[in-house]
Amino acid sequence: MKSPILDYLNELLDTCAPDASAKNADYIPELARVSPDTFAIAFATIDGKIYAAGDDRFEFTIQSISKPFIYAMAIEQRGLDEVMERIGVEPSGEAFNELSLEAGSKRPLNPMINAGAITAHSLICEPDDSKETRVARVLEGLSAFAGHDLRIDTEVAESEWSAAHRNMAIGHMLRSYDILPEDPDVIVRGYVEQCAVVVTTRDLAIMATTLAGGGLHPVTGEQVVSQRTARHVLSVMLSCGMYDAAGDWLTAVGIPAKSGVGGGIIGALPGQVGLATFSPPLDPHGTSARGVDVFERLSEDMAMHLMDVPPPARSVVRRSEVVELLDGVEAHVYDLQGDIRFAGAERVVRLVVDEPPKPQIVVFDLVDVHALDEPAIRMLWESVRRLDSEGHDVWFAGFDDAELTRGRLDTEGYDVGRGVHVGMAEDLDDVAAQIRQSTAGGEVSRGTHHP
Ligand SMILES: NC(=O)CC[C@H](N)C(=O)O
Repeated sequence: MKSPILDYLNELLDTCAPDASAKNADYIPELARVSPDTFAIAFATIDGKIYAAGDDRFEFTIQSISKPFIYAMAIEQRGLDEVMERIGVEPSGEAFNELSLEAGSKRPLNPMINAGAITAHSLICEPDDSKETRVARVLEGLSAFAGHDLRIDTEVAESEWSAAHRNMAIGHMLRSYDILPEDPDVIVRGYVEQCAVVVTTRDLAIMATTLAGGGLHPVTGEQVVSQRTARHVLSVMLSCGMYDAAGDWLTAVGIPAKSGVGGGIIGALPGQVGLATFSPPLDPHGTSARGVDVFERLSEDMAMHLMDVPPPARSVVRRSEVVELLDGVEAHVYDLQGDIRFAGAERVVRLVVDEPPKPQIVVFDLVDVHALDEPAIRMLWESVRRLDSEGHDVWFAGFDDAELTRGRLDTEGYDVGRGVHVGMAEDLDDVAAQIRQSTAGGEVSRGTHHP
């Protein structure tokens, strides 16, 4: 059966018409030669499924879409503090190739404009590394995001280099303020090669998904950059990725994104999907005109705008009541459900505080909880600690089944609970069975788990 999602993508290709006023970039002569009718859409889910339509295997140069990835590499290598000394995170409201620096600090305003991107490029290698070493490093890094070996289109690189006056001016400006300690010619040359890395729309979708998934590659399973780094990069893409159209993009589309003058655009929706489009004719901001159209429609049709308020979820607390676990043995059961984050955990904490349980035994039934993030676990443990100190016997039913903070935290690794006795059971029946057994064996009915 053909997926309805593919039909939808094909429909987008049909309905997003070319914009007659948009033209291929021509300041890099080779880019003017790419067929303006080439058009593709692709997206990949964080579990690695790719949907693509149109010319999705057509190869083109990545251009500025390389910037967030190289910036991520710089942060991983140097640490955020060192990178922040050289590159700011403020939207510039200016064109991508503006010769500008932040007043006072004299840093480039952000890593998405050329001044910041050239600086980020310098940070992924040592100051005296050769151009060859830099290019190898760029290819290694971008290939890890793509999940296979990428290459450089040397004709496009030569073509840009032959007319790279503006970027050279930016390089020398950076050198004069010691933002670049290196020879600016070598750095700008390396940056030009970085922009000429060849990708397809499918590659870009996968690369975007790696950022959307917190740095975890959806296909290779490699943690390419840390979750923290991915979050930082996505934030900068959201505020600065679209240069002087960042505000329009943020309000109309609301997806962290980056465009390139080759005609590509990526969007990364945290925790959901990575998206990519390709169509070479550009709008006045240097962004693919048809690509913007596609993203606006996608965001609207699929409610992908980050500021869309999700529909109200069912209450986290399914029931809170006293049940008879065994003959004559009562327990207060908090039956919880769904994905619990801060606001959901607050409901649980509030309930425990406002209506303190009366029976000695208290059970948090987590069988229907799919995920608890770290703050939610911390808040839950804190309630448990207080109940414990007030003399309650606290049990967790189904704790191990809940996918804790997306599987990255386990009870053993969690130390807020240390010193607190919590009974661990599979479900409510198991709590009852364990209590029956320990009473029969003459032991205390108190839980035995000691995290
Ligand atoms: N916005 C872009 O894609 C610009 C990249 C291009 N290589 C340049 O530096 O001019």
